[in-house]
Amino acid sequence: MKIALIGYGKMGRTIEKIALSRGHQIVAKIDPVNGEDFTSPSLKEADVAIEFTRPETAFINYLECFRLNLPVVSGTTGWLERMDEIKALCEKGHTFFYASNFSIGMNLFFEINKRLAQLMNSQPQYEVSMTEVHHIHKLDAPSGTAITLAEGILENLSRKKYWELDKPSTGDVIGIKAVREGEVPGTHIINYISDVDEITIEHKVTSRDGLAFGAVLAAEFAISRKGFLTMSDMLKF
Ligand SMILES: NC(=O)C1=CN([C@@H]2O[C@H](COP(=O)(O)OP(=O)(O)OC[C@H]3O[C@@H](n4cnc5c(N)ncnc54)[C@H](OP(=O)(O)O)[C@@H]3O)[C@@H](O)[C@H]2O)C=CC1
Ligand SMILES: O=C(O)C1=N[C@H](C(=O)O)C[C@H](O)C1
Repeated sequence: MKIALIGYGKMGRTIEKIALSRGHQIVAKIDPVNGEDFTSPSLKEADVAIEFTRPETAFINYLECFRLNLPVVSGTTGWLERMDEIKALCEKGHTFFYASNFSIGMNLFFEINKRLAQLMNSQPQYEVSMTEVHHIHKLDAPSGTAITLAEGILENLSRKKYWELDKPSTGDVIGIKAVREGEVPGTHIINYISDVDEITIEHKVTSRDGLAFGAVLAAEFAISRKGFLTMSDMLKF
């Protein structure tokens, strides 16, 4: 598979390593630091684009890739208010694979989170809250993954209706605390507290290799498909 990397930062570089180890080729690296942009002729060779950039640039990058008829795999967070526009373009024949978190472990954790929330419908003595911890360079809060986890709870725990950043959990609100420290690659903690005990589930990224591996698998999956694709389509959860 011939891959165009859009964004050659922490994720772009890790994806390059994993893609090469799986026998793929990187034919373009579109990033300000590289000096290569969407006019690059090497993009014509690509089978797929893998995009990990910044919240404010992601959407325009997707349009550039679609203009070149390239399927896109993206994990960029913080732009999701425009997701409906991307889904509409997918209905017109473009291919877009999105995940707020490409780690296989996190996608298992998404399912555990939903099941635990379901069980808590008959246990009103528990209050739920969430904490996410990331490196100090992260631009968005809460993390895209924390939003996905909160949505998983809201869909399954009827007493909760909203999530709020940096507010305590109370009534129908799930409080999400976002912590930025050091070089933490990504930790998500969900806590259910009663007067007598506490249940905590936690997912901790220990290497970005897991996130990059998921993104490369997604690209392998996307190149032979059309439309809007997710990890559930690929992992068949
Ligand atoms: N879904 C998932 O599994 C994961 C998602 N992410 C998300 O991916 C995104 C990127 O993360 P990460 O790699 O750690 O961030 P980095 O800041 O390390 O890398 C982003 C790169 O994109 C470059 N860039 C900025 N603007 C453009 C543009 N218009 N076109 C091409 N490249 C551009 C940046 O250059 P410059 O520094 O000069 O701006 C930088 O080199 C974030 O939104 C993050 O939340 C991260 C990990 C996993
Ligand atoms: O910015 C990061 O680093 C990460 N971003 C994603 C998110 O916002 O959820 C995924 C992972 O947590 C790492």
